[in-house]
Amino acid sequence: MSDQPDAMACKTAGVPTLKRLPLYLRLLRRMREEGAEYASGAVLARELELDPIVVRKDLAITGARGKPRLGFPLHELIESVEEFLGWSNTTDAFLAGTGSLGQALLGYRGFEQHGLRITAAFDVDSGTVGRRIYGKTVLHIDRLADLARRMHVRLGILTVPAAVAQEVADAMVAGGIRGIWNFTPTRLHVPEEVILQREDLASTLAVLSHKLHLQGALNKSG
Ligand SMILES: NC(=O)c1ccc[n+]([C@@H]2O[C@H](COP(=O)([O-])OP(=O)(O)OC[C@H]3O[C@@H](n4cnc5c(N)ncnc54)[C@H](O)[C@@H]3O)[C@@H](O)[C@H]2O)c1
Repeated sequence: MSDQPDAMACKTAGVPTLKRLPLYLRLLRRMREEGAEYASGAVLARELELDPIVVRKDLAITGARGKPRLGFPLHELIESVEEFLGWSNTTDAFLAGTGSLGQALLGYRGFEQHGLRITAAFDVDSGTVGRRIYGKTVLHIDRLADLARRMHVRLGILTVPAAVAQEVADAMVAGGIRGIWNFTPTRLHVPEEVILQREDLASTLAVLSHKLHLQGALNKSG
């Protein structure tokens, strides 16, 4: 399987829809906290500056059913989106590589709200193995495959140096991990059934830089 960003296209929803669903969820949860009981597609579209038709199609994919004139019962809509994204059951994950990025991810509490719990972290560095980071004792990478198999962990987070990314991914696969969130720049080779998702801040930064550059050029010419 190739490791292109967004290569993992879902069978029932396109990647753009999947990327928008967490935005709806964040807004819907906020509305629930503020005491709202219903949410209309029009309100979601306005708040998120999206086309109402896009919102309607996105929500239809989750199976949510609206009520005429009232909109979607908020509770049901949140459940539908969470269930669709697989966030209604928390997924346990192992993280390999507890350097700058790995530690930042370990310390981020928000993942649990998105159905992800990092249950163990691994490294090779003798100064790091055995240390506690955000409440988790760092284990030696040699233990990852065996522990993943015993604990039925299905998701791996890869934050190791690029040069060792493939061998660590191999250990994850050997341990039965079926989804790898790959933060390294390495193009991984894994069996067909393993889902890869690459994360690359440089790509998003490129979009921002390009827009900034265009804006500068327009201002100069205008
Ligand atoms: N996706 C992004 O936008 C993004 C942003 C920053 C960094 N990165 C990438 O993330 C990775 C980590 O970056 P960082 O800045 O945290 O690096 P880092 O050097 O701070 O951390 C890497 C950690 O991996 C450990 N390690 C080395 N070999 C290992 C092995 N075989 N098994 C387990 N652990 C091992 C090291 O001991 C270290 O703790 C790099 O590949 C980097 O290119 C990606």
